[in-house]
Amino acid sequence: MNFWTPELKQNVRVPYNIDSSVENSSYTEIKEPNYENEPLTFEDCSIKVYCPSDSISTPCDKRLGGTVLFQSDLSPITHLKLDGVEHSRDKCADTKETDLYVNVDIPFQNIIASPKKGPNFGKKRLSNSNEMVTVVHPSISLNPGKWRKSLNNFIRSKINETNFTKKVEHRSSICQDRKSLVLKGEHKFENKCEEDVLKYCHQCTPLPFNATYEQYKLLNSKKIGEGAYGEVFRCSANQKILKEHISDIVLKIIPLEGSTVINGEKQKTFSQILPEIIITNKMCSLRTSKTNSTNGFVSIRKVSLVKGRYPPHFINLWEKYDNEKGSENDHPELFGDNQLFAVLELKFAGSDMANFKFLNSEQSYYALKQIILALAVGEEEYQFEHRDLHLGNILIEYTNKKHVICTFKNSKLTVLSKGVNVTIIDYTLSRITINDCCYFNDLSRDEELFQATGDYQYDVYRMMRNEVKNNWSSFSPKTNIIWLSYVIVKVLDSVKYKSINTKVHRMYINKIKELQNIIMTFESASQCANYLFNLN
Ligand SMILES: Nc1ncnc2c1ncn2[C@@H]1O[C@H](COP(=O)(O)OP(=O)(O)OP(=O)(O)O)[C@@H](O)[C@H]1O
Repeated sequence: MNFWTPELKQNVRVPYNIDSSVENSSYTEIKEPNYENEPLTFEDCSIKVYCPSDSISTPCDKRLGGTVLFQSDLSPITHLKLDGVEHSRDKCADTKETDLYVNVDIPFQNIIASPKKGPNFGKKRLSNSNEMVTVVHPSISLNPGKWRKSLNNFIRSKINETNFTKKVEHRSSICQDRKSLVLKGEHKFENKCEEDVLKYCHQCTPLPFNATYEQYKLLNSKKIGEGAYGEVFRCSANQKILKEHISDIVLKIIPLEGSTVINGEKQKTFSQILPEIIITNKMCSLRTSKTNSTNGFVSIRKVSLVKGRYPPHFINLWEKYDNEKGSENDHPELFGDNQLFAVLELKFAGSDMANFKFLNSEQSYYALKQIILALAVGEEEYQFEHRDLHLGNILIEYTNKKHVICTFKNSKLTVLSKGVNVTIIDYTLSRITINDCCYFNDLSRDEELFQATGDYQYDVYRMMRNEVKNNWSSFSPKTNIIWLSYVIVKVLDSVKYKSINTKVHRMYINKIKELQNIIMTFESASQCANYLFNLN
């Protein structure tokens, strides 16, 4: 086992600022602006900007009590105050000019922002040679959870505020370089993806959207969630119509291949959705696997490829959700007759961990154990790494079963449920190996994800990048451990509890802290499971 060395410890420290990312901030004067008349070039301007220091800055709880859990990359800090995202402007106060700006490195191409307009908005400038010049790389402070949505909202709100001299259509996607890839040996299989998607759907051509999901086939329908890529509806399938007995299903509807930018993102392509479909199927198949089995990954009933306008009954549900909760997504009526959608039919698996109220820490401790085991089983069977295990991607529901059972390396393991069942969802960033084929999402050019701050979650992406050395195809199960260290911090800090003034709660908080003290010594969830279940 790989324990922390004193040298490693020297590189890290735990900040005591619980709610801000400011503690480690420092300023360096590198430039000063001259905003008269012309757009600036890198050479002729100078601005006082914030520079990140060499330590972790994202909020982390005092309860870590000096125990160093992780080695982290920089967590750069910005003083920008942005709508829908949290951060501090304090550090601007000592700049001489009131309209100084910090450049935010977002992938807008060829945009020149007016430096007099849109306070707090970062910019990129063109030099005379028409090349993009990035002056600084500060961070974007995002809310925890669905980072892609936060990032899109940040960019969209700033686009609205700022008067660009070039048009906004250059913002085709904030994630234009992100790729989902399949590697077999050295070869990439990016063609044939439409065919493969159809194969997984057991279809020859796309089906008509409205007819496939007619209103009368779906009972008690409701929109329950949204992601940057899609809308999520819950319904009970009308069992007179559908033979199978999955009554409580979730439809994740993802627009595909169209040219319309939706929710600030380019639509996914067949090659991008294919790994998600394959990984979802494979992880679901672990429910019936022999050597390694678990129910900890979401159950998929089927996938369909459909075509056409958004059905009116889904539009109604979308609007109802928007009126009640406020949607951050674009209205689905913007889709035309030729729009394609992938519809993932999943089993409903409860509410996400950020919104679930645990009875006490005994319950959350056993939920944590279920997560560890599921990841361990996934690693053993498919070299699985989730890579985006924030609380929004861990679902919890009540169960009457006393135990959660799985098979790990041929041994039957049992965890107490304590009344809850855990399900892991959303494999957009995940990685697996199947028959020497590696399915993964190449984040190597995804700069903006690694610049975000505002929560330990955003340090985790940088820590993962260090771990995989920016080679996202590699199997690096330590990423699961890094995410587990995040889940532990959240279980101690931010999940909700019904009762905290009990002996049992205090006892299990201590148990979780003990696990926290050693979690980063494991190289994989599998190794952690060996330890927790006294195997070998
Ligand atoms: N099987 C399920 N059971 C219950 N709720 C679900 C299920 N699948 C998704 N949801 C809900 O819908 C939300 C969005 O789902 P999901 O994270 O899969 O979408 P996404 O578009 O991939 O999001 P992202 O913006 O992270 O890419 C989840 O946070 C959850 O609340």
